[in-house]
Amino acid sequence: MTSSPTLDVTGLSCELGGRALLRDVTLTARAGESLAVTGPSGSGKSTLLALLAGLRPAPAGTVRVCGTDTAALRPAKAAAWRLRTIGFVYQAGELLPELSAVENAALPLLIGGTRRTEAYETAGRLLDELGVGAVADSPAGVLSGGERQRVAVARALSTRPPLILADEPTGALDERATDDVCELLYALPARYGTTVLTVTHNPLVAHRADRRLRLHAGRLTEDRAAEADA
Ligand SMILES: Nc1ncnc2c1ncn2[C@@H]1O[C@H](COP(=O)(O)OP(=O)(O)OP(=O)(O)O)[C@@H](O)[C@H]1O
Repeated sequence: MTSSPTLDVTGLSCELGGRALLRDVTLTARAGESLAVTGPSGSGKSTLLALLAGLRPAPAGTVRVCGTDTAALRPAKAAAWRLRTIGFVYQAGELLPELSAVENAALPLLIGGTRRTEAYETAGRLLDELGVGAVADSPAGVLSGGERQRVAVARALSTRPPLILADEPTGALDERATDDVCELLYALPARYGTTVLTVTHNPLVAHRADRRLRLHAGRLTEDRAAEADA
């Protein structure tokens, strides 16, 4: 028996502010794949992520994550489902600055009802695995950009979701930290079996994903030229 794809999107269309942002988008991603979506500013990349996560209802088409149709989720259950199923990484970490790294990384577990000791143990272990164990007790506000993103990745991974969505995860980093975080993100599929979908403006970040997609004029197309190039 084959398991459901992590992401299965068919006929997804979305209009915002009188403009067709997505037109009949189809996308399938399997467990353990990394994908990068590039596209001009304002083309709808962040909107696509919100639709994939079920944070915005799909006006037309279907979004299934690990077999669950996001439109069929009852609002009361959606948040708990999202916590288990999708991890998010944003541009500048978006950590709570006054909490320590380990407290930030443990947040999704605590919100999901995991006991404190277990949540902190799991978060601490992940920080070690991701190379930021040494700053576990430091307030997030004093961390470097690269450290913050590693902690953000630990937080996204803490509930062991099958899917991680990253929106410009290296957008606030210098070249060296970009390289570091890029390596870490794209190692997640092999290390944890997670599917990683990254939205990025940086062609070097996109180039390192297993699959590259381009969003332009509402169409999401696989970039085969870059594939042949790789
Ligand atoms: N709630 C909304 N109502 C109307 N227009 C919106 C709304 N949300 C986003 N938009 C518009 O939709 C377009 C796509 O926005 P989105 O943030 O998805 O693009 P993006 O490709 O992620 O851009 P960037 O690369 O600059 O971050 C933009 O023109 C934005 O102004």
